Amino acid sequence: MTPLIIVDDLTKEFLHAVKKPGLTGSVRHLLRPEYEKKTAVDRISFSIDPGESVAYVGPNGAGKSTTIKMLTGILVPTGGKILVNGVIPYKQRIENAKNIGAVFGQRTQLWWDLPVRESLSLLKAIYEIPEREYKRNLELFTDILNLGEFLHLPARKISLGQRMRADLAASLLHNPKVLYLDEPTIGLDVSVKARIRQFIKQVNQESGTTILLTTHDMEDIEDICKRLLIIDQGRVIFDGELQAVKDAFAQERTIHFEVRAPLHLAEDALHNQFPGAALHIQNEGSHCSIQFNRFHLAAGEIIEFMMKRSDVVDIHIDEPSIELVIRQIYESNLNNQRIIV
Ligand SMILES: Nc1ncnc2c1ncn2[C@@H]1O[C@H](COP(=O)(O)OP(=O)(O)OP(=O)(O)O)[C@@H](O)[C@H]1O
Repeated sequence: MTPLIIVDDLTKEFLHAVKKPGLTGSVRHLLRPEYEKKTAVDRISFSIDPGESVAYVGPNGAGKSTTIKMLTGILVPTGGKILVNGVIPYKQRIENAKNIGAVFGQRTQLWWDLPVRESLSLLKAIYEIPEREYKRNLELFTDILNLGEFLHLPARKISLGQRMRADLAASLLHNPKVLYLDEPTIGLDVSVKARIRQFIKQVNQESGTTILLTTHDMEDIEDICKRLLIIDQGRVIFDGELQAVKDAFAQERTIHFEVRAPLHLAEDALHNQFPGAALHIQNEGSHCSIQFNRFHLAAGEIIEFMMKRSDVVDIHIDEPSIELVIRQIYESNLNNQRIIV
């Protein structure tokens, strides 16, 4: 399969003015300005196939937004290559715009004083969307995203959650191949977040739209993405499938049992049953938690062991959170090496 997005040795440097404090500093800067170079994106390479859903994450200032801006054609790279659907974004901006949709949580592409419906119809004209396609998409998005209640209102009068839903519709009206999302659920309440995530997943699965998502919200990643790309200090430090990442970095699982009568399960009995497996037991009244390494032992074996010894009322298995996984990856990146799983 030919990748839809190819990023090769991509670099972006910014020049920062360096000015000493006070009036003397200002005058000196006027006469002989000095600049310092800041490498925001540092020779990163990755490729994304059509239909993938990729989380692009990293700590504040890692270079995520700068990358997205280069992919959308807003910024010109200092070095390296980008191809999106065979187009160089910053050189062929109009061609690129036809292939992509973008939603920035902090900004809107809607016209502030126009009713949302008018903004959408302006986008129809800009993207030259055929009438039938426009009508079909508008009806579909109105239905799924519940736009009907505010289509007649100007963008400045709608809530943040309504604005995000309208922005999502606006970014997808022309059926782009790629959707870039930069913090699409920032500041939204739980129910709007859920609706937006569900919609993005649907767009990815049913229309095959490729998703590149930047977020600090771990639930966005868990819900929407299958692949994780982590950058730190402008460099890709991790690239892998979400499940493979969890397997590599979070091998511990915990099973919680609720039993009818208080249980005093001796750690020794478990260790004898499963010699060599790293196990940790915590007993508290009628609750018992057993932590184990899923590569040493299957959850079923522990459950069977417990069922034979006690009257189990309820069982719950803790999955490792993606937040924990990402924290571990940041911590293991001490030498700024790319981690491959
Ligand atoms: N226009 C600019 N001029 C100068 N420096 C910039 C500019 N834009 C970004 N930077 C710098 O580049 C680095 C990367 O910034 P970027 O916004 O890409 O990070 P980010 O990963 O998106 O961070 P966040 O999660 O906080 O949004 C930062 O050190 C930032 O200060």
